[in-house]
Amino acid sequence: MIKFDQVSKRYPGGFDALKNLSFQIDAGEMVFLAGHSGAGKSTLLKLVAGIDRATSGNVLVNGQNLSRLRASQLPYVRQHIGIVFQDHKILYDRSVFDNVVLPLDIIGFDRRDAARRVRAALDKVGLAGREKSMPVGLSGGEQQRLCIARAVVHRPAILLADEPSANLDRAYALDIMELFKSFHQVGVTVLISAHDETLMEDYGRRIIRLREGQFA
Ligand SMILES: Nc1ncnc2c1ncn2[C@@H]1O[C@H](COP(=O)(O)OP(=O)(O)OP(=O)(O)O)[C@@H](O)[C@H]1O
Repeated sequence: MIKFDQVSKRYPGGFDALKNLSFQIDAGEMVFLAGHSGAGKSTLLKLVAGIDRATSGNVLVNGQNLSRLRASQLPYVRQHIGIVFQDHKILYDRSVFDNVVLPLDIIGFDRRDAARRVRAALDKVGLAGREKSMPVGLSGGEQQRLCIARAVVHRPAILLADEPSANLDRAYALDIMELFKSFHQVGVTVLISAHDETLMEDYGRRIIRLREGQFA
């Protein structure tokens, strides 16, 4: 489902963020991505999401080789992926509903069905009844839940999360991890990055550890 074959990423300026990585994540797996700040976790997730491209090697997602796809084809791949961004990317001038409905608007989903989907997603993450709220009125943990609702509202096969538990206290971080586990339990492939490995240990899942762009 996700396969990296000798993938390297060099940023303009010459910095090698990922160095010749090969690994595979099967459909329905839940995998953690660990490593210190700057290890390359966000870069790896961006390559899976087709937000950025590998400099060399092949990135395969759902059987599609993203390294060979034209830029115009990437949106179709992204329809099957949900992303919780490290910097949230919440639109603070729009309501909770309007934030969560965005991925459905982008794929042209029928508006009435979309409203049902948004309510279901908010219910799932524990934000039922908050659709008319503005994001500034939500706590940090609730804002993270909003991001998770937005990432799953289009029912993606793959869910990526970049440090979703950063800045949350431990109890709340574990709640968020449980939420990801619940998506994994219904068949979603889940890849979560975090620098705090103690959050991952209880789950008995595979941990991909990165250090300076290589497996640690
Ligand atoms: N657009 C860019 N241009 C140049 N260098 C970059 C760019 N994005 C990331 N880097 C560098 O690549 C390295 C890996 O960054 P990346 O964000 O993937 O790490 P990370 O493990 O996710 O760390 P963090 O948890 O701090 O985000 C870092 O040294 C970073 O400075």
